[in-house]
Amino acid sequence: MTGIDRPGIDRLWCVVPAAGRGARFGAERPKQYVELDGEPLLIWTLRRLAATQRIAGLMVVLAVDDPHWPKLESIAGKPVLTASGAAERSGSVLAGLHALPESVSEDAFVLVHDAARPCVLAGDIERLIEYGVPAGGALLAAPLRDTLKLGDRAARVVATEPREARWRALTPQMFRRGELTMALEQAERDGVAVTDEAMAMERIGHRPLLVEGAESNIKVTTAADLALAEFLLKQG
Ligand SMILES: Nc1ccn([C@@H]2O[C@H](COP(=O)(O)OP(=O)(O)OP(=O)(O)O)[C@@H](O)[C@H]2O)c(=O)n1
Ligand SMILES: C[C@](O)(CO)[C@H](O)COP(=O)(O)O
Repeated sequence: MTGIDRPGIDRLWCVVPAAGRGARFGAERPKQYVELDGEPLLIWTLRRLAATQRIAGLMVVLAVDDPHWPKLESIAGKPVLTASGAAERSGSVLAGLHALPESVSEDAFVLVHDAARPCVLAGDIERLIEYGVPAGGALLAAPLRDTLKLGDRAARVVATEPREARWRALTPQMFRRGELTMALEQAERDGVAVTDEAMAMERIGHRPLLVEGAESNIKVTTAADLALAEFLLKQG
């Protein structure tokens, strides 16, 4: 029996922030609705998540008046709910946390996963839950593989930085619903822009566990990333 098969670890809801504009991608519609092999990017992401046994349901956070959302109520037998997002990703995540069903207690762990990461592996999500629950919260992350340079405004190297112990934050990230809500609200009150859930938790004294995830869990940010995502999705 593996850790994740242990009774007592419930299935988790996943908040999927999908309210961004995709400015860096530069398409005529938000990048989560750009088609990849005939289906919007967002649908690929939701399918991957829904296929993960430990995921109970999906809370998709959409831009206000999103005209593209296909009004799904379920996917692969998992309920799909929606909420309206905010100007920043952190505000969209917060809106999703507030809109979760009442059955998701404050103590329950929830996942947060970018709509823009369609290639996440079910196995990585399972490991995140397996190691993250006993650790009190965790995120998928990839250790830095390249040599790291500090540059100046003219793109001249100022220094070569140590790469040991440096990780790139991925998603999903997993924390207790109540704690994460509190952490994101605190960051908002303090006027601090947090770029991921872990950063909000770190600010209130948590030390989230880094769980190594696949490098293939890319975030589709620019148009060039889309072809890579398509290739990776075809690998299964
Ligand atoms: N106000 C926002 C901004 C972002 N996101 C979501 O957060 C994820 C990661 O954000 P990013 O890749 O930066 O997406 P965009 O904000 O859309 O991209 P850009 O910064 O290029 O506009 C995406 O799934 C995006 O839809 C969101 O829900 N609400
Ligand atoms: C949460 C995230 O995907 C971790 O890498 C990332 O920070 C979100 O992207 P953004 O460009 O900062 O919105």
